Amino acid sequence: MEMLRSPIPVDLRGLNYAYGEGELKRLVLRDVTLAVQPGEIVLLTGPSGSGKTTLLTLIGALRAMQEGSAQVLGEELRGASEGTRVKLRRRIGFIFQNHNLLGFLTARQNVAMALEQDGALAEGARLKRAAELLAAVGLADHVDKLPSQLSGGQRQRVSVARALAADPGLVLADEPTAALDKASGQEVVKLLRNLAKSRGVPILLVTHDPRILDIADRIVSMEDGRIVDAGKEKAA
Ligand SMILES: Nc1ncnc2c1ncn2[C@@H]1O[C@H](COP(=O)(O)OP(=O)(O)OP(=O)(O)O)[C@@H](O)[C@H]1O
Repeated sequence: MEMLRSPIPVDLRGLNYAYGEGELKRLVLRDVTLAVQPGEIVLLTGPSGSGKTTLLTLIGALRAMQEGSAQVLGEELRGASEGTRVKLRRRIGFIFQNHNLLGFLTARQNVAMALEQDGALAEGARLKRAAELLAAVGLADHVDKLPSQLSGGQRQRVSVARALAADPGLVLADEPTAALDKASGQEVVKLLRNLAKSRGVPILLVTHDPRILDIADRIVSMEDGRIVDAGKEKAA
């Protein structure tokens, strides 16, 4: 039976996920049901090991689903082919801890790479746009540096610029401010909030950083693989 496409950007129902097999099998997500609306900023919290990162990587189509249903940007991920998952990943902006910046490319080239899918933009235009995005995260003076010449916080800001470059339909962020000082952390948070509110892009972030609790529209708490508190919509 063909499922109806959900108009909700992230629509998870009854997700279960386990690592390992046989005797070693460990369920790390249990019956997770969660909907994230357009433009909504949802913060995922919970103790270490509660399943937050696993949930984020499932939503980001970075790993194959096991049980339940997950519709992300209108695509059903249950039983989705690798091709479908690759296409979906291109529509998502990832801000993950291990940055994934390419060491042999400058900050500007790393960001410009994310614009390559936009065939309409010529190389020069892509580099110009990349420089603008880097300026927006406070790195105007560092566009031509390699990742190894930047601090951890600066690299994190490059990955934020890169995530925003591709005009994503959804942003997934794992501890996006962990490596940042107060001012750069606030800068990144402001950029994300702006993206969510001006373009209706939903943002799902995992964080332990109490400084960014207040940008969230909703705080979802996980414990032992379950959502124990789905949070309340903040009054507008
Ligand atoms: N690749 C893996 N293979 C086996 N077990 C894993 C794997 N990745 C995570 N786990 C286990 O699954 C559980 C959930 O991990 P996950 O990283 O999703 O939690 P988390 O809430 O993000 O934790 P943290 O806040 O420490 O990042 C943990 O018990 C972890 O040890």
